[in-house]
Amino acid sequence: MSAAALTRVPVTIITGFLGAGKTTLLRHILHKAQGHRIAVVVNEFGSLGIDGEILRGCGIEGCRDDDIVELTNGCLCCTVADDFLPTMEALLDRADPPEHVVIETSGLALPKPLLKAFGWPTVRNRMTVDGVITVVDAPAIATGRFADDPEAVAQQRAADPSLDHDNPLAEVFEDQLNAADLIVLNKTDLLSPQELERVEAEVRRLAPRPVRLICATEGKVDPAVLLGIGAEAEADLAARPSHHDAEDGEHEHDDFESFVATVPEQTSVEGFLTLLQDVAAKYDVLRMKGFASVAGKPMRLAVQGVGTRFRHEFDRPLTAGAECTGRIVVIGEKGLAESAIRAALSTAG
Ligand SMILES: Nc1nc2c(ncn2[C@@H]2O[C@H](COP(=O)(O)OP(=O)(O)OP(=O)(O)O)[C@@H](O)[C@H]2O)c(=O)[nH]1
Repeated sequence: MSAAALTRVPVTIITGFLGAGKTTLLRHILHKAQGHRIAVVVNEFGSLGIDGEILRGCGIEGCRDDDIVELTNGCLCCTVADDFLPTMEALLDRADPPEHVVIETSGLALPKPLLKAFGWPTVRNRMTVDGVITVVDAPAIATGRFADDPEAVAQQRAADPSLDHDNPLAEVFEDQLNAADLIVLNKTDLLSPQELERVEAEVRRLAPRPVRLICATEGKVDPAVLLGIGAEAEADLAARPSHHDAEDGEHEHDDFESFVATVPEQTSVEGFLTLLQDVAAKYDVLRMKGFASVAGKPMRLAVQGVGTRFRHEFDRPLTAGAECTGRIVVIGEKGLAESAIRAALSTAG
């Protein structure tokens, strides 16, 4: 690590595709790193501000609400000058600035434009990127979620030679992997040892350079391994190729879309989960997360879906009458059947 890096506030960037387990990892860091002043910056795609709410509700001693900053004005990699840099400067200018900043990117963000932002004059002498941690959804790799279909790519390239990928998921995933200083292969509980071995080999093969890889469940990795990598990633951009290098980081987000659907009070938890799973399968939804109320239950039901895999918990008391209507963020590839999904979710499961 250079001498200059030692005097700058270290920043850790947590990236990884939708639902890989970034917020889960971050919660683990905050739980284990009590006593350290860590500021958290969260950016979500199609936000209801759920990640920020989950982190604020972590109940960790010493973790103050104003240490968690949400950037909801679109993709963090595209709003660098307007939103991101002023946020960083404000953190640094606090009377008690953080010892470490952790940024959770949206699952669709490209890390490289964000890394480049740390070269801007207002922050480059005050912050350094300690490391980029890429959280990888191991079962998603096992099922070939990010794999290109070589035949389809060849056909499309024949029609349009300038084409990069037929699979926008592959492109985002590869950019995120390319930026990594550390890869956390998460959700290993969902794979057999043989499957995990295959996935690990596949991820190592895809990574552009040999970086450390750690297997994890529920993001449980010692924060001492995650924080303090000392990579100075902003000074090492050439080692982190991006599909958008030729366009100087310019990229479109219209490969993906999202909306917030309202859901009525549900009759049962099981019925609602079945409804959500059916919708995810039928319309190829990538990610759903949100809240609903269930008849006769005094608590709010929080649901999280990655593909067709859902988790739920009753997370907080409902405020009388106010929250009967639930809200679910729905994220998918361009062409998502919004009206059909809204209609399906407007029925009570
Ligand atoms: N089975 C299993 N589920 C996990 C694991 N880690 C996280 N999850 C679940 O996966 C879902 C998504 O986790 P998050 O931490 O919200 O993922 P994320 O990457 O922050 O999601 P986005 O911000 O929407 O991209 C949640 O339901 C988690 O509880 C794991 O190791 N195993």
